[in-house]
Amino acid sequence: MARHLITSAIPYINGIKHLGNLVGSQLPADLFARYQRGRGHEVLFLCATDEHGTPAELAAAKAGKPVPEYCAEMHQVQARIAEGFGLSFDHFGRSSSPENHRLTQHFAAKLYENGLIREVSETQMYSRADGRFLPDRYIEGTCPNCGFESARGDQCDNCTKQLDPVDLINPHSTISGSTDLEMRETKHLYLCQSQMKDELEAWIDSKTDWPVLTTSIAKKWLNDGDGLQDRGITRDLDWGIPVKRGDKDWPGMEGKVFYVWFDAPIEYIACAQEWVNAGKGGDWARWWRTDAGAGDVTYTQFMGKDNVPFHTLSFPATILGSGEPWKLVDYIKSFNYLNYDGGQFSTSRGRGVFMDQALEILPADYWRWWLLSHAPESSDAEFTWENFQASVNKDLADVLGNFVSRVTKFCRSKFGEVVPEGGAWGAQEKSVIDELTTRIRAYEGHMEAMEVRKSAGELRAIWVAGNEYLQEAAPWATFKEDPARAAAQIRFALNLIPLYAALSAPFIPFTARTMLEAMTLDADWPGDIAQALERMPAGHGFAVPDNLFAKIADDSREDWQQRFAGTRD
Ligand SMILES: Nc1ncnc2c1ncn2[C@@H]1O[C@H](COP(=O)(O)OP(=O)(O)OP(=O)(O)O)[C@@H](O)[C@H]1O
Ligand SMILES: [Zn+2]
Repeated sequence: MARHLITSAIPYINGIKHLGNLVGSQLPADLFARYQRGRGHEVLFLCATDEHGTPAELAAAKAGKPVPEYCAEMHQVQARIAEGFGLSFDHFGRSSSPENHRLTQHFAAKLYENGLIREVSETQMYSRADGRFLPDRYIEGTCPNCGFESARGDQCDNCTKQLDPVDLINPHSTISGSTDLEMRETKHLYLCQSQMKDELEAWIDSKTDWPVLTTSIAKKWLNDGDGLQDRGITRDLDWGIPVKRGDKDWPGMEGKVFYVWFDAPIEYIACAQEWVNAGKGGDWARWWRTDAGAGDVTYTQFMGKDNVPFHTLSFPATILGSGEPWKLVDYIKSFNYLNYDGGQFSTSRGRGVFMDQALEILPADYWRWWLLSHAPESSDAEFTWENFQASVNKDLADVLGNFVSRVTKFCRSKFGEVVPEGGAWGAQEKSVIDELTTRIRAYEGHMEAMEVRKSAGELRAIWVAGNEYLQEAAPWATFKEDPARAAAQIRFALNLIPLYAALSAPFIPFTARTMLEAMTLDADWPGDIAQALERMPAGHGFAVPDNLFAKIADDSREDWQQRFAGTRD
């Protein structure tokens, strides 16, 4: 039995996530976790909310709530929606947890001891009206690069250039609107990533099997311009993890917190501690410390492309720089972007379909199937309602749903709700077994390689094979001349249902469960396919399930198209 540690990029706290966020991180991570569990391996699958930083403070202010209260509420909301989508986290933690506070301060102490954190005096924008410094999104002004008028202190949303607040033309505070700003001297900590460039580059170069998207982004950050830069890891904010060296104060850093991108990935480790402290697991160290049993763990991370630099460079710099035996990631699966109907999904502008809305209109498996079978792997992908409707109706309703419905209903009408006796597998069945054997082994290969679209394509072909068999065998015709032969055909087709359920569970777990319950069986990953198709012998009882999928009608599609054309408030 192998051991898999799996983490999804942790969703930011400032609102409900959209379908792009889902398919770029949590959903493919869940697919992989469910697959590895299905194969009988030991899995620890972790996710959490990412709760620090200026957008959280601003969102809380907009909601008229204290930040801790806002974050606690949003965490609950996200946890509930994740459950609705069947995201099978072993624990859904919080980056604001006491565990993460301690661990982040611990890493800072180690990095400092190892000469990898330096203190820098710099000038920063200070707002006299607000009585505070204005980091990142607390300041807006005109972009010096493109002239966009609402560029933020850390980035221009129009031309995407990374900015420093001091670069902005006509800057103003987003808290009070005040333009009464001045440059003031302040001290910050920098993580000396540049010192670790060679070590990081050698490590990245050793990952020859990683997606090109992952390594190319890492290489760009390592080598573009002046090469890998040191990063400021502290901020003048109220909400966050106080800057300390372990449990000791850090002279000169009073009132400052760590930058969100320093503490967020450390939450992957802290989350395992939260999992233990919540009474769900016995030992976090055997997943995370190579000196405590994590040597045989395979660690895989899932994320969208904008998160790649932090996971390929900054977090590994933290881990390696600590000099302690923490587990490093083995594989980083990254995704391009999913776009929405001719534009981008956007949380701040409320554009697209959000996870709560999706569940209001259709069951989770419809979304899971479409999103995963259209995952933005080799390039950006686009959600359109036409494509969604076509693929749900064709793949789910016409192929899988129809197969299960035809087989079970025909059996009930001719033989009752019990697997019929008589006849034996012939050439037709053997050829289906051969085809399925080839396809299932290919499916396993794609799933192991985390090739999400290819896996979906193979799974669809496996479903199609059942439909084609039924079409050719035509038990409704056979039954008239040779009832024993028809019984064998139906027995064969019925046995495909639990096989399909086991294979499909990573993609559509709710439907897979319905299929297994109807067949009164547990999921069992098929080894030898001929044997797997003997699991329900003659006499085994089953129930005809309700239709697994309803087709999406044109007028529903049009309604939704209208409803989601604008922006959500
Ligand atoms: N359109 C998209 N398609 C695929 N993945 C995405 C998309 N937008 C964001 N992601 C990924 O979703 C995950 C969670 O994102 P996060 O909660 O941090 O929001 P975000 O990156 O600020 O995006 P947004 O501002 O659109 O909400 C990250 O791994 C991110 O890379
Ligand atoms: Zn710009």
